[in-house]
Amino acid sequence: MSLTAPPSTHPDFAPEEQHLRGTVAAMLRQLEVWEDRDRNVGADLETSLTLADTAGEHAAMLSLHVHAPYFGSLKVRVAGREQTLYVGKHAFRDLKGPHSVVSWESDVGSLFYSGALSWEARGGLTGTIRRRRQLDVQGQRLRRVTDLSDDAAGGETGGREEVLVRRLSEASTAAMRDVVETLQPEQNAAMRAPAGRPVVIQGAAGSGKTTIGFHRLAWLTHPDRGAQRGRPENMLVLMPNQVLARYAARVLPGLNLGGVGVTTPEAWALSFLGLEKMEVTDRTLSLLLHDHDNARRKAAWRRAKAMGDGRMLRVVRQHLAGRLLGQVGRLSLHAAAEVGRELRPLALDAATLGTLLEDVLARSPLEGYRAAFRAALEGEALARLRVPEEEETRVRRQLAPDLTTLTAKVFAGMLPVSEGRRLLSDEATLRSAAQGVLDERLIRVLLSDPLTGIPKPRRSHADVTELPVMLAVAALLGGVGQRQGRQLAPYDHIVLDEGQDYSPLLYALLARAARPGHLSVLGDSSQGIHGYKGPNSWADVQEALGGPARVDVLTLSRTYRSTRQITALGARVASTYNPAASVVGVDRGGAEVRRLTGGDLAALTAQAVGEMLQAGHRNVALVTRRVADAEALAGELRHHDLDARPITSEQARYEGGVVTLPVNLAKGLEFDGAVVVGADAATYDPATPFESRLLYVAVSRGLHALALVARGELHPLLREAGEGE
Ligand SMILES: Nc1ncnc2c1ncn2[C@@H]1O[C@H](COP(=O)(O)OP(=O)(O)OP(=O)(O)O)[C@@H](O)[C@H]1O
Repeated sequence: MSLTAPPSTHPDFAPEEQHLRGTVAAMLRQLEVWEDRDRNVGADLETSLTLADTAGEHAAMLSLHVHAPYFGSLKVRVAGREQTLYVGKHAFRDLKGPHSVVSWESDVGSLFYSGALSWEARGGLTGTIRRRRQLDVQGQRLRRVTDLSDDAAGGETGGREEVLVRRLSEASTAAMRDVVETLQPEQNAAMRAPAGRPVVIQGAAGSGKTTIGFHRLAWLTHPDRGAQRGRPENMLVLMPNQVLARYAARVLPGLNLGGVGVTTPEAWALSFLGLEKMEVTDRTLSLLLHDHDNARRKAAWRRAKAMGDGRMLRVVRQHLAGRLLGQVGRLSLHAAAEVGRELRPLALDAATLGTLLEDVLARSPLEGYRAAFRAALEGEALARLRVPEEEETRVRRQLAPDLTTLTAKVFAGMLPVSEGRRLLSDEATLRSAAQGVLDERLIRVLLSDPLTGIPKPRRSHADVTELPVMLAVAALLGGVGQRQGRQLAPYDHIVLDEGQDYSPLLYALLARAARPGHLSVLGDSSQGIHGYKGPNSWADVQEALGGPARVDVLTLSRTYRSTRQITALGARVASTYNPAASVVGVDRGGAEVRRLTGGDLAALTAQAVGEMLQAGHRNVALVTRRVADAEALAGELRHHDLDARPITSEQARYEGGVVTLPVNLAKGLEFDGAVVVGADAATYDPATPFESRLLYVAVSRGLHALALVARGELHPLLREAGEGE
């Protein structure tokens, strides 16, 4: 079928319509049964209520999907029998007829997206896939039938691309969308990378990384995942800023992921440390954005990198060991307990306590030194008192106050913020902790202070670069994970978006915060605008997560967001600092990139926006280099009869429409049209790769339209091909 063919010309349109009607009717019948309270009668009142509750939940879930029970089908053949499976967002079992639906996250659902011709069906049989078919269903009506592959027609039909392009040509929304219906084969494979094994999914801007991260969580909640299955309320997604986190979190309900925590690593770290009131600064970024002295920029970059170096975990470990062994050397325990009616004395001297502590430090237990030391102490006490098993509980209770007091003394004054800062600022402390781990050059970098010129806030604050070290102190002392009341449990899964911006030290800590292997990383090294916090390469991340043999790095090779014209320009910018960056976009035509130069910036910008609105675009971003520019621009545009909302802090919400925002907050967001305001060499210094990365982020935000606006000449990378290059 071609794009222009009327939707209902497919020869199977009528039978498919009939099948759809049958499915809707079967679902409605099932809903009626569930909603009929009288039928949910158990042996007693409590059972009846539970049954009614469960039925209510099932009904609520199914009712969300009656308007579009499925979006595709698979014709399969197993053991000589042909069968058509319908694939939807929610599984439905038709007990009395042929209208069942399999869910997209199930193992068999995967066959809809892959290019596989056969699979291993139950009972060791081989199944073959005869046909894949997309069924566009909206409001319980069949709109279109498109065959994606069909044995009878010689295999692939090109239909998958056709459906995709149609979807990509739609207007943007002010929320991230799910792509369950048009997931592409390589995305499907990445999303289903083995559960319980860390994975890095990398790809250019618009390749669907963030989208795939959320779909992977949905996939992980499916019963087919067995022991690796996770619950949404025990999953965590970390994103680079709150604007993006709120934008992306809107995809959760559609994927049945209500309850997943979506936040930034800083907010998460502060909340974990119980320091929600603290202000977070990123003084390195302030310097990089505002200071033109390249030597200072380099020094700041290096120091930030050193603070997040993977080896810092060992440094923190050695530091804590030194402090704790020092404290325990001054302590001893004198207690007594009644064992078998006899009061037995217990004395543990400093040397014994030291040995117990050393053993704990050497094990580096996940629950943290404090809990492990307390347990070791108790074990030693029970052994020395020769407590018979049946008396253990009672004796434990008797000893508890003394053991708890002693443990508190060993760990007295060990707070994440003060210990982290002491380590990073006191030369003698750092040198002793870094022995055998860091070389002299790195120690000097850590002791330098290139940020003296950047002001600190008056109120209590922590910088993003010191948070990982503070978190390391907390994790080693008390464990790390999800707080559940007073308990700490590993997250079922953690997704790290924009993983190129998180330090190897943070990676090592997050790996401890989740079930083994339950970390998915999404990232694009071309967009590393926070490279001072990030790894040098994915190899660093693999190292931090247990070595290259244990962590897969998968690549998404296609991009989906933008038109051919926008994608090509982005690729040109990225290739200047990342020669390996090759971007293949879905070939979707659009308007030529608009270039407006020579005149008042606000006037040119207003003109660009006017043209975009005229063309029917609704969500338009005016991307500036700095926060102050975004603020000022919004004001100036009012004089041009244009109402643009400024998004200038993380607290702002993106609700759609025309907005001005600085490039660092635009990251990850997308709009129908983007206008790069100040698209010149004075704003984005071509000699600094960091600036080119920012420029790349700015030009890659638009789905359908892009305009470049500059007072004078355009940036050399943005001129028309052949012009001034
Ligand atoms: N298979 C697909 N079908 C339809 N749309 C898709 C598909 N994959 C990605 N998209 C769309 O492409 C756009 C980019 O996706 P997403 O934001 O997840 O990419 P990204 O790689 O995280 O981008 P960035 O690096 O810029 O944050 C979104 O509009 C998304 O809906």
